[in-house]
Amino acid sequence: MGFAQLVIGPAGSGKSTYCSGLYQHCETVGRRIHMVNLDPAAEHFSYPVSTDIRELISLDDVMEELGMGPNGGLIYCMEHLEDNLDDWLDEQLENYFDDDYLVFDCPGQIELFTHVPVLRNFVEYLKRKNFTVCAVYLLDSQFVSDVTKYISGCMASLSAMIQLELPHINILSKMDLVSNKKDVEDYLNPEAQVLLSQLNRQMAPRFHKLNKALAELVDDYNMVNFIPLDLRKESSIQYVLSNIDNCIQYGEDADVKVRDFIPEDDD
Ligand SMILES: Nc1nc2c(ncn2[C@@H]2O[C@H](COP(=O)(O)OP(=O)(O)OP(=O)(O)O)[C@@H](O)[C@H]2O)c(=O)[nH]1
Ligand SMILES: [Mg+2]
Repeated sequence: MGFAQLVIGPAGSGKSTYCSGLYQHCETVGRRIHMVNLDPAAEHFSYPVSTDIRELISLDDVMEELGMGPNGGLIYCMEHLEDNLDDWLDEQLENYFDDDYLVFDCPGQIELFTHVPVLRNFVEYLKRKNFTVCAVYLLDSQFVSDVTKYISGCMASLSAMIQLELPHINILSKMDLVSNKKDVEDYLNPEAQVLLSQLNRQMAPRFHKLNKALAELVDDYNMVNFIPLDLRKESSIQYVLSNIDNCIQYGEDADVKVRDFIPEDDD
């Protein structure tokens, strides 16, 4: 039916802010894009929400009425969404045209794709509806200032990648807060050997074997590279978007369709 970005990443990594920057950018360049809120705990938005999970269920209600805490409550909400995909979400999707481009702003709890199959089943649903989906994983650039944090960020991203089995783009968010770009650039596309020697320098010798395995893992999955995003710069948003579009063949597909519509002369 259309195209979708699933915007995921740890709590506070900048997902909703990215969604808002992306929306503004698309508005500026005259591109149609629809924002879907999947966070039942969200309170305010700086982009127009065209479909909102909170119309189905909100975290406040769940906590109040079922006496659940915030994390259990969130899982409950997402499982409720899962149970209502074929009616509530089906109905919502009727508001869109074929080939529309939807951006799903997801909650940040990492459990959603490491412990429960909710997001994975959500992705399966989108695929059944013929959406071409890309996972957009945001990691806060503040967390890659040293190698151990970088590795842990990579592991979390890898875990999402393996769970969701989707084309996957990693983004380093909040680049405007990075004063020394060099610190971060080292981690955009690092060499396994460099990672290993840095890890070994920081950690006790008994970790060396583990470090080697981790560095190789990151290297083997060489999709674990990051695109920096500075929302102040239109060019940066454009670059990130074109990478994502490429990943889901957004432009290419449109070209094919345009060509398909050219009326053929009888010959
Ligand atoms: N300076 C700067 N701050 C940012 C940027 N993106 C997000 N922030 C700040 O980081 C905080 C979290 O941003 P959100 O966009 O709400 O993050 P989120 O990933 O949607 O958070 P959850 O939905 O709670 O998981 C807010 O205080 C934002 O203002 C950025 O590009 N630059
Ligand atoms: Mg958010």
